[in-house]
Amino acid sequence: MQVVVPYATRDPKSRLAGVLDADERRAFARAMRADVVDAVRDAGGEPTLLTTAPPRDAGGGAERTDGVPVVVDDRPLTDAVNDALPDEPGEAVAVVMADLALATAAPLSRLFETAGDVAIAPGRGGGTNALVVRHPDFRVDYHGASYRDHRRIAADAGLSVGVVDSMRLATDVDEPDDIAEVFLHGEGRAREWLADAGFEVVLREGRVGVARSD
Ligand SMILES: Nc1nc2c(ncn2[C@@H]2O[C@H](COP(=O)(O)OP(=O)(O)OP(=O)(O)O)[C@@H](O)[C@H]2O)c(=O)[nH]1
Ligand SMILES: C[C@H](OP(=O)(O)O)C(=O)O
Repeated sequence: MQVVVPYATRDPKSRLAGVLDADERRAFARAMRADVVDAVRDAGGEPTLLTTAPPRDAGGGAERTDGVPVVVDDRPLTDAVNDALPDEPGEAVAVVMADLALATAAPLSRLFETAGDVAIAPGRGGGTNALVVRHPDFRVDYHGASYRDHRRIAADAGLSVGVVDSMRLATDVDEPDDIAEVFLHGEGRAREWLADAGFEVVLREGRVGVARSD
């Protein structure tokens, strides 16, 4: 399975600006992306990074991407992803977001095997965290309630839709509270990065959150 992993290099994870500075957000986003790439490979997928600009390391040099091919496309997410989707019947392309820090091989394999012209792993909050497209008439429209939009786009084109119910794939890391989920359930580099940065899980009014030691 060809798997496109979209990754915005400029000011990643801006909604985490209250808890991480710009360099930290870049490093954390890279750690999440590495976990996603590992999970995709473990699930038998062949990942390609779809980036807005060539990835650079902290010193400004070309960043190592562990052998993952990089496609640079500076258009908005929807246009860039649509260009990577199948043009011919019989082709299949998956799209897995780079901020799914809890993604592991098992739910990704389940997604790749889910039947349908389109198979979707919805995100909490109405997004589309991962999907498989097997029909050239389907095109994405990200942001907003994209899960609902993608169902409508498929229905309008007469295409079948499979849905994957997975906590791990539904958890995209957007807001500070999502960091607690990475701490509780993460198994990879993103969790390690948070621990090294001094984060710890705390209870607030019976719910988990995170705090950071100085
Ligand atoms: N190639 C590409 N990837 C993008 C673009 N915008 C977002 N992404 C990636 O798509 C996934 C979901 O992104 P979002 O959560 O919507 O946005 P984000 O930039 O990660 O975070 P915020 O700045 O907090 O909105 C992440 O893996 C991003 O790196 C884009 O314009 N191009
Ligand atoms: C890419 C976008 O992510 P969100 O803005 O919901 O995090 C979506 O899932 O449509």
